[in-house]
Amino acid sequence: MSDATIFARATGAGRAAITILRVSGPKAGPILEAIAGRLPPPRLASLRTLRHGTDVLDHAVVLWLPGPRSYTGEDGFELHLHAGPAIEHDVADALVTLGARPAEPGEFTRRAFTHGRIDLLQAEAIADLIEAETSAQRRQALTQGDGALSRLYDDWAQRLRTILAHQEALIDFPDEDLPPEVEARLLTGIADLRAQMDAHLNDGHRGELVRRGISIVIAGAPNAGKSSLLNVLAGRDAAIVTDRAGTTRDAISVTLDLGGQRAVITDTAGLRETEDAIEAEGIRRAMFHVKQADLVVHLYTEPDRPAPLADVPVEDVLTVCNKTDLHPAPDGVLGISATTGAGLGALQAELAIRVTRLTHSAGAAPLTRARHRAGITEARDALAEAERAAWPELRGEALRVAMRALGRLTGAVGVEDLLEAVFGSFCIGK
Ligand SMILES: Nc1nc2c(ncn2[C@@H]2O[C@H](COP(=O)(O)OP(=O)(O)OP(=O)(O)O)[C@@H](O)[C@H]2O)c(=O)[nH]1
Ligand SMILES: [K+]
Ligand SMILES: [Mg+2]
Repeated sequence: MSDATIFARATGAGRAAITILRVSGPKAGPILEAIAGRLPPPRLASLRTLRHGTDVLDHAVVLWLPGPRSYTGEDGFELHLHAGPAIEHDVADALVTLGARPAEPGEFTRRAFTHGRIDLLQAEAIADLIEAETSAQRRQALTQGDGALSRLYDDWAQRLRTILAHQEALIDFPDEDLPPEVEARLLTGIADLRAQMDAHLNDGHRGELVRRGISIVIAGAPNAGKSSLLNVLAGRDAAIVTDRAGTTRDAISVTLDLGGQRAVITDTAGLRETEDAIEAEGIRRAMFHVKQADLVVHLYTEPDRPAPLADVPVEDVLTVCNKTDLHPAPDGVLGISATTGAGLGALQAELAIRVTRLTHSAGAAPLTRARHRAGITEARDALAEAERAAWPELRGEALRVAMRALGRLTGAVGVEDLLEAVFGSFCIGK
């Protein structure tokens, strides 16, 4: 399978000036010679006439990218073709005739991982970078792609290896006069490492929040203007607005860029006692979203008093008074009018501040996926186990469990079963 030479379009579909085809694998050199005449100098753009037999396919810029200093680590090349369906399929036909096959989704990056060009955390970062919609997501993906998280986990793995070596020495030479500090130092080392993992896990899910977006839910009494607020924030008529209380039933979400952060804002059914079964279901869903939210905008109108939201910590709630064109907001409450737009700038600024507070990173690289959280949790639990272990052999075994959990995070050990999940989410051509 990895002997195959693969190709895919690296640029998007649709009308464009050029289409880039990427080729990678052992036959890349011979194939490029066959269609471009001879190999251009490595990594320099060269203009060539591409031929399939006597048929002229295109005049194109060609890049010869010999391994191992290529993206995949294999020999490869790029063809910068004039964009056009006929050119693309005739060039693809030529590549197939010469022994290449179309790539599977994520196959280029998977090869980069297999050839040791990147680890699993960096592969995930490449997927995140392509998906990034906001500046914060882009920055986070670039940091992880540069290996910030890999270095942290590799450093921990290195320290664990030293601890394990000392532990083996204690097991192998129980009767020798090893200085008593050896065991004491070993236990301190384990405790330190566990504390660092705890701090890393206990980060308020910053990295995961940046990656998936902050969830902001608009909740409140019927007719407070929740759907109107969603629409002005989104800049379009996403939700139905009428003067009838109980208009919204299904939760409606839109994605926003709030000061460079991705936020998903959800409008919900107005909260009240009701006999209507459909409205009651809408309210049940509203409460579900409110409980899951990272931040709740509790909207109300004067002179009604906002009833406190059950099950939501106050620090996660921003109370906002709407319809200030009719009744002014009381002192100390953020007032807006979804109709006139008054106060909306201040609301957006406040939301951006809250979102930044939720995602603020104190410098260290944050974990960004549930996979990372599960792996570090496993390693941390194993270290706690090692601290409690009554026998040196049990302690050694727990330390090895922690090592394996860290190794699986970077892909250094036993990850065959994980690769489909990681690379299956890529697009073709990456
Ligand atoms: N004067 C004034 N009217 C507003 C304002 N915001 C919303 N409205 C009106 O208030 C009514 C209810 O607005 P909606 O956005 O449907 O309120 P809602 O909270 O989504 O209501 P439900 O979905 O029924 O819970 C509509 O007639 C809106 O036009 C405002 O700032 N000022
Ligand atoms: K309404
Ligand atoms: Mg509504």
